[in-house]
Amino acid sequence: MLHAENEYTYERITEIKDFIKSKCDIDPKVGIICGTGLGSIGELITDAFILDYKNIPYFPISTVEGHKGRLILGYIKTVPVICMQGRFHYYEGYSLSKCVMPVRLMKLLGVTHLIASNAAGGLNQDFKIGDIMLQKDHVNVMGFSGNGPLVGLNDLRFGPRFFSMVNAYDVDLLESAKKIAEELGLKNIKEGVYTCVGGPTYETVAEVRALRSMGIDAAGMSTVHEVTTARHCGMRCFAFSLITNICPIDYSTAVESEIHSNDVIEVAMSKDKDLKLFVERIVQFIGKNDLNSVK
Ligand SMILES: O=P(O)(O)O[C@H]1O[C@H](CO)[C@@H](O)[C@H]1O
Ligand code: HPA
Repeated sequence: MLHAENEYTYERITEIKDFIKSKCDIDPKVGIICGTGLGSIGELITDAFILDYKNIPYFPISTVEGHKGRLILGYIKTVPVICMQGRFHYYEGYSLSKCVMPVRLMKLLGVTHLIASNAAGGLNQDFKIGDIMLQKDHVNVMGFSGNGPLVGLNDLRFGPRFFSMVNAYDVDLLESAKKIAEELGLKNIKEGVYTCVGGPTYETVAEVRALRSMGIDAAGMSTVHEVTTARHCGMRCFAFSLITNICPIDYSTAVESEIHSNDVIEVAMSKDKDLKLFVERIVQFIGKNDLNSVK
């Protein structure tokens, strides 16, 4: 068999959901995934009920720096939320179906909207470090080789076998986020296309050129499979990338601009005030305008 069977069946994820429900009676509507160094978004949550991943049955653990490995349920401005303070990446040795299990868990807990954040490298050379790129779309480069989170038998209780990825990044949410950013006076807002590379290596110059020629603006190692899974089960999605570095497109300057993961975390953490405010307002917006729009 080409692909290992997905160990996270509907029944198994239901077990995890029941475990969480037995500990906490919050019914989250908005799911948030914190990117590398962006865990402080979790500090927005009031009446927080916190579970370490290691204490949740069948949960993987976070193995990378900048990801605390905690699930937080609570409220952001009265909107019930669930937040992953730390996500799972393919390069950690987890299959894509394992990486996205928490998205399906969110669905079973009642989540209708997903906000995914990530740290990413700017392929678009007009971007600057510290820019916030609102994701308008993605290119699933890992999917080109048939490696996706939904490969294998399809369980209709999650969603259909085939489905459209048009509007994967909900246009209404994107437009509202742009307005919110403007109201907040955030000046470094960009819009663009994201891709997930397998990692853990950052890109070669040739890869940067290839990805750029495909119309991709930022590269990371996450989010694409999470949003794909969220769309499969009918969630509305919004995602943004904090541009932590500019990917070298020129051999003559590539070595001096070499990237280190500490820089990624440092840049991400330095933007936490703006990003917390931004996420808070988006959640508030969803709570006021959008919560009933998804069954
Ligand atoms: O996508 P997030 O989790 O933000 O993390 C990004 O930052 C790490 C690389 O420094 C990679 O894991 C990349 O995906
Ligand atoms: N490439 C891939 N993933 C990343 C990068 C990058 O340049 N920066 C932060 N995460």
